[in-house]
Amino acid sequence: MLENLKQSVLDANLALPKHNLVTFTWGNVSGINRERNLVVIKPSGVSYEELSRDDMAVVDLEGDVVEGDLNPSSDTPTHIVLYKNFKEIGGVVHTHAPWSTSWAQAGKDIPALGTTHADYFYGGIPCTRSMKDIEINGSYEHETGNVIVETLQDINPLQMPGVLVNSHAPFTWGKDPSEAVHNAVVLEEVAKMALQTYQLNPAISDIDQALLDKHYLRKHGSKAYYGQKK
Ligand SMILES: O=C(CO)[C@@H](O)[C@H](O)COP(=O)(O)O
Repeated sequence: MLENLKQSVLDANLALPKHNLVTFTWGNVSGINRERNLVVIKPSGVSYEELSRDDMAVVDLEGDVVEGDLNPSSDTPTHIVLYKNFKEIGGVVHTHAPWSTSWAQAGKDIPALGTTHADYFYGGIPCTRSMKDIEINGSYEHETGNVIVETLQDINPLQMPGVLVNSHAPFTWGKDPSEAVHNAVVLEEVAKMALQTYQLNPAISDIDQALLDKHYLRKHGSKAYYGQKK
């Protein structure tokens, strides 16, 4: 069942270590079949070197396993909340990539300081509010997705395909697992560039809105896939 989606989710997961976005078993990638409302996701705690297509877990939108012998990722509830709320996405990535995770741990948005950022993210990449008021028992995983959705309540998720979870790490998404990984790589790069830019010039301002518009809309404005800003 869902062999093609399992293959694309496996390929996307294997791209994470290739791009130095994960260490050990950190992170995970999922994809969704919208016709069947089924999510294919990396199994929990399995090293990327050992991962195979048949290891993939298949869950429904309630999080119940419908296929696979291994437990789904511990972040599955977060992935599901994003699929339920961001109807046009087809892939979700979670990493602990060091530069973007540093901004998440600092509780700071990644500012749009240049055109590299502007080509992919239509503004500063938001960090969620602190999660400390959320009980740290089983509901934490379920609440993470809700806090992400709350953070993007006035932002089009197709124009902001990523977020920093406060004290935790980034999540990104896209039309499919491969694009979600692409956005995770870009997020990590612009996180690194932003911190280094501030080290070189602490007084630097965010990119002008006109330049942000030009670069973002030039790459995305013509695509039917990218909706209008809310
Ligand atoms: O964010 C976390 C842990 O803080 C997770 O992303 C782990 O890093 C990977 O968990 P599994 O997907 O293996 O359950």
